Amino acid sequence: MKDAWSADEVRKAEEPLIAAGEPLMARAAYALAQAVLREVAARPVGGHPTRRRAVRPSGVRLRGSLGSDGLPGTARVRPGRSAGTRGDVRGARALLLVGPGNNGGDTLFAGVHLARRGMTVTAVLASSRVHDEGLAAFEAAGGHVVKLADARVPSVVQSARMSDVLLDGLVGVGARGALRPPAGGLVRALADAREAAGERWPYTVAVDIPSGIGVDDGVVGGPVLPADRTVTFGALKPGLLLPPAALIAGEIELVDVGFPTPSGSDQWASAAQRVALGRHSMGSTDIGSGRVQRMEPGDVAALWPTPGARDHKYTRGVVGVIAGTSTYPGAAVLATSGAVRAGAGMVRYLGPEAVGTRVLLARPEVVVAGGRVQAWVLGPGVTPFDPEEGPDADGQARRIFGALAAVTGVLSEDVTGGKMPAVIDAGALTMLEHRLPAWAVLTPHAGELAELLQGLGHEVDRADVEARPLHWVRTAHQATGATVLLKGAITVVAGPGAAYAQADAPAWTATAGAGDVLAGILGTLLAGRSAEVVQDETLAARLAAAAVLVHGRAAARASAGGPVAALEIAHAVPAVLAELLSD
Ligand SMILES: NC(=O)C1=CN([C@@H]2O[C@H](COP(=O)(O)OP(=O)(O)OC[C@H]3O[C@@H](n4cnc5c(N)ncnc54)[C@H](O)[C@@H]3O)[C@@H](O)[C@H]2O)[C@@H](O)CC1
Ligand SMILES: Nc1ncnc2c1ncn2[C@@H]1O[C@H](COP(=O)(O)OP(=O)(O)O)[C@@H](O)[C@H]1O
Ligand SMILES: [K+]
Repeated sequence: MKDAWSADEVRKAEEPLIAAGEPLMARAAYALAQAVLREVAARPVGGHPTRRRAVRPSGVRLRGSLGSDGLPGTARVRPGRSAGTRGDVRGARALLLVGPGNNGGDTLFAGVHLARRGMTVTAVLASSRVHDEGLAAFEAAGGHVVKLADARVPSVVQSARMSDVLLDGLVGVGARGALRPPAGGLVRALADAREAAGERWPYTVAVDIPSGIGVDDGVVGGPVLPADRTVTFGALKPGLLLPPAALIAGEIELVDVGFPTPSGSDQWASAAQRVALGRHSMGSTDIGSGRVQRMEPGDVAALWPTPGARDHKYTRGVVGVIAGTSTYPGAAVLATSGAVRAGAGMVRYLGPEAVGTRVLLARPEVVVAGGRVQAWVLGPGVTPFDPEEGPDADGQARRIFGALAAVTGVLSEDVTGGKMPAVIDAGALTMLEHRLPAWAVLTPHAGELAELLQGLGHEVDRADVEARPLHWVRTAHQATGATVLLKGAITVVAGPGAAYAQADAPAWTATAGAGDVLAGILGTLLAGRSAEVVQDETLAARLAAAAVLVHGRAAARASAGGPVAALEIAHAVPAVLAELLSD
């Protein structure tokens, strides 16, 4: 499990270390410099292979000296740097964007290492206040310093274009809100130039976080320079896992600066062990509400209901699927296929006879008849209040209402005789009348979540949900009581005391019907652990994150880099599970 800590938690963790005189900044700066040196040294002569600028048409190389505006790269000096042998970075150029706090301090001290290795390093100070010791060390190491107040933004942009590597050290976990001027203006200009330059842009490293993102929520509310790599210190930050910020943070490198609780594997190995032991104690008391986690492939085996010798089809879990109408029969095929391929003991289908026939043609294993189930999948391909739809939709809506009653326990006499977990998807999301338990998992995409929230009195549209997904997923969880899974390139899940951000699927997954398959997979997981899910309010969210991971990996496997059809995602699930469960 990857575990991201809020800015407050990071501060609490670092306080005693700083008081004890631990050299946190020195460690951070060293690791940051190593990341830069690795990248620069690995490049062929002339820097980035796709970039024009490292070798000028004249063959004259720019290095070291400053132009009239104080920035390097405007004067031509001696030709040829000797970079080209592995590890040799002499003459390569780094531009450092330096803010007022310790994030700027990390960046200046990293600059010291780079300068000592022979790189030409220039720091652009975006603020009149700057880390004093860092600046003194940087200057002593031969770094060039430019005050943004004295330079024009276009010349900084030009200098950036001419650099091999760009370090964004404007703000870190001390950031509040969108970047303010003058840093904001500089970053906006750099981001525009980067977009215009395409591949021909220096390798960009964000220091701790890309400056300007919401550290705790991943919101991008103003200018942010997209990074190729983020070197982050002590612990991951939620904004590095959450959309939209995570989509512009590049590769994430976590540096251990000596936090007392290991920031990665150790702590979460013990959490995984607790899961494996069946003591699902990762509730709100264990995980600060600000934390965000990401399930990893190694976490799945402990959660997946794997059959043993004493199991039979009923103990393994029966999934009941109420999906599809004669207008949308495919959703029924896809949801049942997802459930079958994920390893349900049995899948029942309830719906119009014609749709049931199609389901059977695709999946003869499905039982097209009512009966006892251990989890419901409700709503794919059902449009309950559409006047254009015929009696099919009315019939499906009636069935869904009955099943929802079983989920919420509102009726004492219901079709299944007890409370049970459910996946509530698509059309069923428009049928919610009561507060739900955490074992009901809502699976909207952004548009559906916006509609749901509007129904709850929030003024929000799809774009708002996409801009602040964690906020709105948490709001929906709190307002409905249900576990909420927001589908997207990075899928966000929020349940009691926990939030997950899963980035497992290739963009090809954005295809009609892929969500129906996910609903089926999750239905199988909930059915397989039905009794535990209604006992432990945190389990549904973990199972939801695991289903997203398996679905995403199945999509990647089926895609193999090319397009993927939704049904093929379902077909790829057994091989993905075989791999994950055998580890
Ligand atoms: N957590 C750790 O273990 C370590 C933290 N270190 C660094 O320390 C950083 C945190 O340092 P600080 O607390 O000094 O905070 P920052 O370096 O994030 O800077 C905060 C300052 O930036 C300015 N600022 C805040 N929001 C702004 C905005 N929206 N626009 C423009 N300026 C803004 C304010 O003047 C504020 O004082 C971390 O991100 C990390 O880089 C490292 O030095 C060592 C290890
Ligand atoms: N850009 C993307 N990259 C990766 N996965 C995506 C992307 N966009 C959407 N997805 C995934 O594709 C699926 C689409 O589901 P959904 O929108 O419900 O489609 P449908 O209702 O047609 O089944 C979800 O699992 C979602 O997380
Ligand atoms: K930064």
